[in-house]
Amino acid sequence: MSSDCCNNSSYYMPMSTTKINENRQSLVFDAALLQFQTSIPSEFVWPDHEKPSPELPELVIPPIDLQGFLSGDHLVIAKTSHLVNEACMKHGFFLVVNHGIDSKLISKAHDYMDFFFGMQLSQKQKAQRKLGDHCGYASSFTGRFSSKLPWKETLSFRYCAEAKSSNIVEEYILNKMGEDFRQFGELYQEYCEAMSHLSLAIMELLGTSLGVGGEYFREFFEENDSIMRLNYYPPCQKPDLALGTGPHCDPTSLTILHQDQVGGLQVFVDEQWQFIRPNPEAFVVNIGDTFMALSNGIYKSCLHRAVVNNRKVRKSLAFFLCPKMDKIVTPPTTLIDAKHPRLYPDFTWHNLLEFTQKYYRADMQTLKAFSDWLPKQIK
Ligand SMILES: C=C1C[C@]23C[C@H]1CC[C@H]2[C@]1(C)CCC[C@@](C)(C(=O)O)[C@H]1[C@@H]3C(=O)O
Ligand SMILES: O=C(O)CCC(=O)C(=O)O
Ligand SMILES: [Fe+2]
Repeated sequence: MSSDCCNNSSYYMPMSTTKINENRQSLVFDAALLQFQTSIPSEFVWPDHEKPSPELPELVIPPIDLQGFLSGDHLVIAKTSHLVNEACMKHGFFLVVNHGIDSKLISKAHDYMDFFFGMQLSQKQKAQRKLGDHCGYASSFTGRFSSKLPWKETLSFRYCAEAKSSNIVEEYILNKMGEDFRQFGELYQEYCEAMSHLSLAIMELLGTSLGVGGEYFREFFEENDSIMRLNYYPPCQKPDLALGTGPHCDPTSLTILHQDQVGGLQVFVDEQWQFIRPNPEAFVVNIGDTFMALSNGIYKSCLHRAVVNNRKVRKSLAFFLCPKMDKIVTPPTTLIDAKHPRLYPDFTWHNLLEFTQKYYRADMQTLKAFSDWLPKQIK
């Protein structure tokens, strides 16, 4: 079990005046105050073996032309499937270009992040995330983890592709932030709908690349119950001691990430951290733990992290595709044979999500720890 399981300290004091004493009052990550301090609290300093490395090579990942793949040209389909197969069997990361998503929608999604995270902390805390819940506003997960705190603020909310949940994002934002945020909610509702459609097209590509057919995973995720996360990384006065998001594999199925031009996403491939160059025309797509289990380990969910800098805010929009909560995650039979025996137990995404929210801080071992933990839960 991670030593950083949810703790129960619940004392609020602004970062600048917090005194850590025997009852360990919890810190508050107030970026507006933090930027005037020369040092950073010890809770944000990562161990030497996890600190950012200065010089890094670039991970060159294939740009997949999505409209080209969907055009139906057999040669393009074969070439694209081969590129995706190679990348996903090795590290699970690829770029998607010619994706058809309106650039104005993407740009507004970034702009609205500046507005939200630029507000007073007390305003943002109207959407405060509760312990054990995966939705809401979090400032560095203070109160959730006791060390190796990420240098970031996040706002996460649910997106459901079902017809009866057609306004779930708008309603959540209105409920938490009030009528002034109607346009904000509408924008992210539209963004999530675009991400859901893009995810299903990518699932068609993954199904074709795995040889199970374009429809198999598209149908599996048709009624997805996904997570939209806004990552906001304030400048850090000690960027060589901190991390914006610690090393982890995404427990989800597929991540569609749009990063701004600042740079900071790194992937651990061939025994070294490598950076992914920002490209405003592209989405960075990566396989998560749940899809690694669905592919019976053939496609890899890979270790990655985000570093910070001392000059500029960095932002990323992460759409985490997830199946319906109660859908059984089990690989298609065509991906199981004598050479590829079952690697992971059947589970539901609800089981794995609850594990990461209540018992285990997602890292590079989440799926293994979960596979060991699950059988002990079944009464
Ligand atoms: C299901 C989720 C848990 C996290 C958000 C989504 C997918 C990625 C997970 C996360 C980003 C992995 C690193 C650790 C984490 C705590 C974080 O830094 O935000 C994870 C998210 C979470 O548990 O809130
Ligand atoms: O901000 C980034 O570039 C990566 C964030 C990430 O990996 C995540 O939110 O899961
Ligand atoms: Fe991630």
